[in-house]
Amino acid sequence: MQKIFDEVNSLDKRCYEKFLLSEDLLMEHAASSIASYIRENHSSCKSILIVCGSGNNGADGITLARLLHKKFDVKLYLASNPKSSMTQLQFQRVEALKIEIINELFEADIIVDCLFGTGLNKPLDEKSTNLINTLNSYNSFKIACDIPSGINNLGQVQSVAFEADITITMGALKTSLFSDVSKDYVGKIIVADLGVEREVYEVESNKFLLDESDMNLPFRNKKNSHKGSFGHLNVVAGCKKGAGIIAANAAFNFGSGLVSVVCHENLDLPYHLMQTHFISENCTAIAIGMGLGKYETDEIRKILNKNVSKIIDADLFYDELICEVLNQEIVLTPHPKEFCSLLKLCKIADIKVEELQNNRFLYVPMFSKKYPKVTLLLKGANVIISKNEKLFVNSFGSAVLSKGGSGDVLSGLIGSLLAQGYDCLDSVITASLAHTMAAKNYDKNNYSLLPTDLIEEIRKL
Ligand SMILES: NC(=O)C1=CN([C@@H]2O[C@H](COP(=O)(O)OP(=O)(O)OC[C@H]3O[C@@H](n4cnc5c(N)ncnc54)[C@H](OP(=O)(O)O)[C@@H]3O)[C@@H](O)[C@H]2O)[C@@H](O)CC1
Ligand SMILES: [K+]
Repeated sequence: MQKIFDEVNSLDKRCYEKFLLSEDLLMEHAASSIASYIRENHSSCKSILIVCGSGNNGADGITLARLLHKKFDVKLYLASNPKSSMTQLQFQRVEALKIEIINELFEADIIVDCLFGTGLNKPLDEKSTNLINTLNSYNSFKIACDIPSGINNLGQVQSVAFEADITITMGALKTSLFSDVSKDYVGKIIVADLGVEREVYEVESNKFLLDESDMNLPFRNKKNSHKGSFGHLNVVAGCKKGAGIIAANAAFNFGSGLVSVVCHENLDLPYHLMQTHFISENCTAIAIGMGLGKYETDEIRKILNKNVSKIIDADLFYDELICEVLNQEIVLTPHPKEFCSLLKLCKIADIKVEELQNNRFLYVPMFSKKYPKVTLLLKGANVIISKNEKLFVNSFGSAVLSKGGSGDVLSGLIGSLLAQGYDCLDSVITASLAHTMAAKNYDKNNYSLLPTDLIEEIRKL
């Protein structure tokens, strides 16, 4: 996993003070990284348009123009006059080289967006909005320097933002790149070193971006085993029984030794799933909430108080009953609307979905601070997983998963790992990664995924 930071200004300052690196040197490395990327990946391209603002993001762009001058046909567009001292210094250097400054935008082979970086501190004015809209309308290959212009430090986009194919971000990953809204703008993200290795530049952090290698699948290493060695998950089915059955199916395919669907009515289940009317004596984990609908409160309360691992989803986020179990080591997997209800029920905030989506990295830690034993997975374009003081982002998700039933598969995967003895956080991290990797590997068109397809891909991981 890789560290993520809410801000990097203090890390830049640490470089000046601790390693005696100058701002000029850091900037040279920032621009050099973009230049190397272009030389290595787009050597046959001819024209490069670099669009610069008045601050140091613009200065990165002006520096880049100097580095690529002559090897490519580089044109600089200055959206406003150089303001910061570094912009002015870099500008004097390109003036000395007689690099062409243009007043009209054009559809170059590559566009590099150096309009605003971490210094965006107010809404875009009409001129900047129009400029970004024009750049977005071009078919050029688009590179964002540090962060696509228009995304602020909280990961919010007020009107428009540059739609990058790749974002080359300076020094370290920033939280703002992983808001849900940012997902449509950042493209692929790579980190550029600023004169020291990344591990030297970075300090401690409690936020992490998950990598594929963080997925710890439940492969069976012991030869001397039996079905009881891999746990027994009970999935409580409610009114919409399909949800529970999907979850149970996913769980069985993900390695749980036994999976039973708990339902008072007799169900017609696939042969590998068992049915029980009440929670099984030997159950090692419970999945509850999906498709639950109307239910007998006392019976659910009894289930929630069973001393086994639990994953809770969906309808229970609308019931005060949930507040009774938040001091337990449990897993909760709400989508944004359900999380808003949960925040209200536990008196943290009374907010609309839009407010949550604009501030996911604010409300998730608030919840975890109040309920440090709960492992929370907030669904979204970038899934956030949080436990106590630590927060993890899974950015592998895609629109393929935006379907009914995907969440039920996820609940089943988490329940399966809980039943097999994983702790809450490990279950959620591995299940979430497996869920998104399976969707990534699905090779039919991106609107057609069925829960059964997803489960089939899980089998191949
Ligand atoms: N520090 C370092 O060592 C390194 C820094 N690096 C680079 O520096 C970048 C940060 O630079 P930065 O702090 O100068 O901010 P930046 O993003 O260029 O914007 C500030 C300018 O924009 C203006 N402005 C803001 N909002 C606006 C709006 N809505 N509409 C219009 N104008 C607006 C604002 O105006 P003002 O607020 O002053 O009126 C100011 O002039 C960082 O992202 C990275 O790329 C790297 O080279 C690595 C080494
Ligand atoms: K930018």
